[in-house]
Amino acid sequence: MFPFEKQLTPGRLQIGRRGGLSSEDPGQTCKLGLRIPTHDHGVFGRLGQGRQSDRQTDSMASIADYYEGKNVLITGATGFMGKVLVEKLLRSCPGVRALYILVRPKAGQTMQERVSNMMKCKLFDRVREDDPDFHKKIVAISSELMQPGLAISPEDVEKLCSCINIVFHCAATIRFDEPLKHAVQLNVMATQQLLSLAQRMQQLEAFIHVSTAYANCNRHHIDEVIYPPPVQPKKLIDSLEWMDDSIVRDITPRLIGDRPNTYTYTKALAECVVQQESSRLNIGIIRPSIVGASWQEPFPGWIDNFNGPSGVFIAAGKGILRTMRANNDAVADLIPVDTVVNLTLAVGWYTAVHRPKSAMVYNCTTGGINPFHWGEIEHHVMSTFKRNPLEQAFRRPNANITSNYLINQYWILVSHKFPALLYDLYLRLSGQKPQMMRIFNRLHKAIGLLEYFSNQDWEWNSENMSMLLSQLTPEDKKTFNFDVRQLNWPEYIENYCIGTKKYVLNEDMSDIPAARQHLRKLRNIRYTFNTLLLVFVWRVFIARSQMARNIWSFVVNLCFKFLSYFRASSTLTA
Ligand SMILES: CCCCCCCCCCCCCCCCCC(=O)SCCNC(=O)CCNC(=O)[C@H](O)C(C)(C)COP(=O)(O)OP(=O)(O)OC[C@H]1O[C@@H](n2cnc3c(N)ncnc32)[C@H](O)[C@@H]1OP(=O)(O)O
Ligand SMILES: NC(=O)C1=CN([C@@H]2O[C@H](COP(=O)(O)OP(=O)(O)OC[C@H]3O[C@@H](n4cnc5c(N)ncnc54)[C@H](OP(=O)(O)O)[C@@H]3O)[C@@H](O)[C@H]2O)C=CC1
Repeated sequence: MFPFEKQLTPGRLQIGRRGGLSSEDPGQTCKLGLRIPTHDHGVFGRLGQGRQSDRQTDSMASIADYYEGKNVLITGATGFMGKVLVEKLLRSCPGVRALYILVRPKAGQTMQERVSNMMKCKLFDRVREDDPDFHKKIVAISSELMQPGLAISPEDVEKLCSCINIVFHCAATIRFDEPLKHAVQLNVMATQQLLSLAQRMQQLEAFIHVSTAYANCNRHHIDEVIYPPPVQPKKLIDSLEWMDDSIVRDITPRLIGDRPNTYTYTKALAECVVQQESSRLNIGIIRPSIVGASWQEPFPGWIDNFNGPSGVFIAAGKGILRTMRANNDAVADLIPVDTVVNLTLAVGWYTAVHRPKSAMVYNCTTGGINPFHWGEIEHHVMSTFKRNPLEQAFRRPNANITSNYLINQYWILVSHKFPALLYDLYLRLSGQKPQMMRIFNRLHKAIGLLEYFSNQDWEWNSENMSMLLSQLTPEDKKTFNFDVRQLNWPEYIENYCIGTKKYVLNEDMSDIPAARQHLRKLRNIRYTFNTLLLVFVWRVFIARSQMARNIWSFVVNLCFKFLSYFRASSTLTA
């Protein structure tokens, strides 16, 4: 059952078109408690929109000048991208008036605790240096995006409606295995609710939605347009409302069709929902590809999660992952998080200042401009982890990618399952709980979900990104750099891997000599193991089979003759 069903009572707070809080529903309210915005807009629905307002904005102003004095609303600010966005805004747009961030309590922490913990994070070190009081600009608003009205209090709604100038919508569930209902609630319906709220913001100049380059991954060539949705979002929402969870689970594969997961499917629907509002709001849509560690800012290699390639790199660095299905020659469309954030801020500025007639889409990708391939990534990841090993590696880092299913299965058996079995046996014998097989099962599940993206490539048109770059002043090109032609991949991948070590695993760089020593120990264990295996094979075959004995004596004879010949010829030369 959807949470909305339980909580919405007649006359409950609705975000209406006319501004202010009302218990009547001026739009079309679906039974889930969501108002599906209609296209007929009343006077108040139009008032206060950046597109219609007479506010004059200096189109030549720099990006930082534009954000001066602005109130910015950010969803998903506690997430990977959101945090970098908050940091960059505070650091490079010091004139920004306030950042309103929608945060929910989570994992036993209150909203305030979460925000203060977030601000203590190393990511904010540079901002802290520049302005120790930076936290005063952050206004946390309690919000659970899956609740009716986003669970924002009426006072907060009023505050937001009266002061927000620009919205960045980053929140989403990015899990590939998210049940469809949940993914729809968060990625589609919450977006719809936020758009309804945005329509009531009297000072709003731009609404920036963060989508994904893979929203249309069922196509090979992807332009900067919003494609027709796989289904009308309203129809799907209406159907999911009465369907039992088990029915939804059963029909999910049919619904998502040629998309690999509910994530890409619901992100495509979200784009459609956003587009429906484009006649009323100034909208920009950013579509990043695979967002990776930071390239330059606030420092190279910052990353704080296991998503996408990061988990794969760590697993390979720890010597756990030895094989994965990926195409060596396919383009690895990674994009650094700071690049995405710089583009996002530039899009916010451009959308507000230039007010394009329709929603503009920005494919934020690297493949078409500065391509790099999975085979090259594998090489640089391995080389970095050999030089800068992770602590307590399971085996020496040596991962190989292959697009061949059978070869991959063979290596899974030999290099994953067999060592896991042996290690678990060792743990059992030493009175500990076996765990390696469980780790491998989780790893196989995770990489199974990623393989769709690592075995093929896509062509994204990124003209809007190039156009936007050409609109920036030389100063902004430096401060809000998203020119991926300058990206030096080997250097970036090295910093990325070191970033996973320092910021995800919290390992100290000064412990690298000990980690190297551990790898040497693993190498010696391997040599010993291989020797023992050889002796075992010798015992089994040589002792029991005449043919094996004959082959063995033939080989020994050959070696002996070769040695004698070598000794004789070296005596003659002397
Ligand atoms: C040498 C290598 C060469 C490599 C070349 C090939 C590389 C290919 C890479 C391809 C990447 C393609 C990505 C495509 C992205 C599309 C872009 C986007 O739009 S969307 C953006 C992309 N979206 C995504 O990437 C989402 C993908 N992820 C998922 O969907 C899910 O996490 C899951 C299904 C994989 C696992 O679900 P589940 O089993 O329920 O596990 P939980 O999640 O609940 O985590 C439990 C705990 O485990 C922790 N942990 C997690 N992973 C790892 C790890 N690898 N290790 C260790 N630990 C890990 C985790 O932190 C957590 O800790 P804690 O908080 O409890 O302390
Ligand atoms: N990472 C990537 O590779 C890519 C990401 N994107 C897009 O970028 C955006 C940000 O992604 P990323 O930062 O990586 O994702 P994260 O998972 O790191 O962050 C998600 C954010 O959404 C918030 N959120 C999730 N559910 C709720 C909820 N019910 N109520 C309130 N807030 C909620 C999370 O808050 P909380 O901390 O409370 O959970 C968190 O702040 C997403 O829209 C994603 O689709 C696009 C392409 C690639």
